[in-house]
Amino acid sequence: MSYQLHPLIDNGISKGDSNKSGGKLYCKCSGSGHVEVTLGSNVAFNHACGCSKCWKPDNALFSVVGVVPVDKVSVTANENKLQVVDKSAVILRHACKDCGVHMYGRIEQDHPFKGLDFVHAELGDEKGWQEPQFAAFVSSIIETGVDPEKMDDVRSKLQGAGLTTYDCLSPALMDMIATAAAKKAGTFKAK
Ligand SMILES: N[C@@H](CCC(=O)N[C@@H](CS)C(=O)NCC(=O)O)C(=O)O
Ligand SMILES: [Zn+2]
Ligand SMILES: [Zn+2]
Repeated sequence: MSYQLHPLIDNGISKGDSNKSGGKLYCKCSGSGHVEVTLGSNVAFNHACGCSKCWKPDNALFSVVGVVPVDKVSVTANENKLQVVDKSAVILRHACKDCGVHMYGRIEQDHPFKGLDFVHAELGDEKGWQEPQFAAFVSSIIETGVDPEKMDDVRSKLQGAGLTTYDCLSPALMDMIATAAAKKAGTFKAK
C-alpha cells in the first residue's frame, strides 16, 4: 500500500493476552533519558483514532489509543520532561518535550470518561496489550491532509483488518456519553 494505517494494523492485527495486567511505556528518547510510565492494568477500548490530536507513530495515518483507570497510571522516570500539549483540550495529553510522544492523556474537567487515562500501549516493549477493537474518527484524517478520495480505500483496509469504522466513537462509547448527558438533563430512564 502507498500509505500506512498503523504498524499494528498494516501487517494484520495480533490478539492480545487477556491475562496481561500491565507493563511499562517509554517515550522515544534514547537511554536513561526516556520518560517511563508504568501501567497497573491492560488497556481497554483500545482503538485506532484518526483525529488530529492523538499521537501517531511516524508516517501512520492513525493513532492506536486505549484507556486505563487513572489510579493504574504512574510516571516512573523523567516526569519533568512532560508537558501538556493543549491545555484547552478535554484530554490533557502529556507529551515528552524532547521527542513529542504523548505518554498519557488525562481528563480533569467534568466528563463521562473522567477517571480514565488515554495511553498508547505500543510504547511498551512487552506484548499482550489488548488489540485494537475498532476505528474511530476515521473521517478526521482528511483534516490531517488525506485526500478525501482515498477514504473508501482507507475504510476498506480498516475493515479488511477486522476493524469496524466510525466517524466518531464506537456505539458503546457514544452511548456512555449520551447516558451521562441524559442523567445531567434529567431525561435518563433507568430500566
Ligand atoms: N475532527 C477533530 C476531532 C477531534 C476529536 O474530537 N478527537 C476526539 C478523539 S481523541 C476527542 O475525544 N477529543 C477530545 C480531546 O482531544 O480533548 C480532529 O481531527 O481534530
Ligand atoms: Zn522523549
Ligand atoms: Zn483521537
